Amino acid sequence: MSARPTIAKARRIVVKAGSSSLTTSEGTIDADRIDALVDVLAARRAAGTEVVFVSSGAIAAGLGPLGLSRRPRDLATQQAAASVGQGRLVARYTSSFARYGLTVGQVLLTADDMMRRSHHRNAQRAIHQLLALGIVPIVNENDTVATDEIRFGDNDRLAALVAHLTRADAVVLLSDVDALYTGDPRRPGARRIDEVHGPEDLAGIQLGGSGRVGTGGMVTKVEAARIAGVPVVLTNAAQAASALAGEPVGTYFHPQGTRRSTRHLWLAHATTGQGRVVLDAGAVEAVVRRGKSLLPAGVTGVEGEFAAGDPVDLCDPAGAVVARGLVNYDAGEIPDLMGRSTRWLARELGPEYEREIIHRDDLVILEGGGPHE
Ligand SMILES: Nc1ncnc2c1ncn2[C@@H]1O[C@H](COP(=O)(O)OP(=O)(O)O)[C@@H](O)[C@H]1O
Ligand SMILES: N[C@@H](CCC(=O)OP(=O)(O)O)C(=O)O
Repeated sequence: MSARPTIAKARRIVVKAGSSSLTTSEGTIDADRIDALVDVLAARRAAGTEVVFVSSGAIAAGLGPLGLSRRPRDLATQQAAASVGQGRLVARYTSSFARYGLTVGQVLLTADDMMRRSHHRNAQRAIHQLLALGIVPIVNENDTVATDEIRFGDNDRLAALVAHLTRADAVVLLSDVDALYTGDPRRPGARRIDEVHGPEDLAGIQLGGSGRVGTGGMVTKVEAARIAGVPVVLTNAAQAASALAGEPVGTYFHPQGTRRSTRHLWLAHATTGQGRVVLDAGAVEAVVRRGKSLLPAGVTGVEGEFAAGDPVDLCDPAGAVVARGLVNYDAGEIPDLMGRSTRWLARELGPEYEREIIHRDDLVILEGGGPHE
């Protein structure tokens, strides 16, 4: 009997590997470590589990070919490195999985694919079809076209969102560190943590930054575990086989809270509002307490430049952010609609103006500045 049956028995599992586990310090692919990891994933696949593999490393694997010795700071060079590195990574996965007669499919996601309803359904359908065809999806952010304003930035949270998207039973995060420690393990005195049940177990723990090529460090891994909605194991790639077998390696995060929709998670945890819409007290009550859509009649102000479809923050009359949502109008359109009833707008401006400012399905309530579970 495995110590962690939820991992050992998972029928669908998301495994994420960080850049440091897949690439060399010269900024090239580490073929041996990739093959060793693929050995483990292929064995699990052969045992009947559907494996969705979230692979970082595009930028790190593109450094060597571009003659760079470290991760570039500017976005354009990061995009170029990702473009070069991603192709090499997937070429390697293709041949490595082929040793087991397995086919891989590349899935490059943008933040929009998680957030916008139609994109989200599209991504979900694509991954489900790959799994139905027996293909191993290899997921990464589409770094070549991602911009700083709207990107995941780290694959830890992306893995958690992919677990929601695919309704996976568990997540395994493989890093260059074998577990969560009470402090940065590069410093003396840090102790390993076996299990995390909830925020109380994280009190006093120092979550440091990333290593040489990774992004996010422990902060994004802990955040991923918080939002995954299913058990998460964090360990290093060398212990991948043990972790997937449910052996007590690394750190086991018990699922926290209820499963929320991926889109709502993404809106709450990973986006920043591109502008602000100010609500009157009645609209705050309707949106926050009664779960209603935001109508033009309850809007008293608008700040910032945004386009229809962007995430915006909703503020109460005192200026506190109470919710975030995907807006249905450009910033410039809203002043003419504010305070008007939808019936008046439809009659005066046409039926397309009957739509709400933000539909309740595209809203997430934030209380105290953070997401309300
Ligand atoms: N409390 C902590 N416990 C474990 N590792 C930590 C902690 N704080 C900081 N770290 C660092 O986080 C690093 C892993 O994050 P990162 O470099 O982003 O990895 P990856 O590329 O696998 O995503 C480790 O190398 C470790 O030094
Ligand atoms: N999408 C990026 C990786 C971002 C990321 O989270 O990296 P890591 O911290 O190494 O898992 C890339 O492929 O380079």
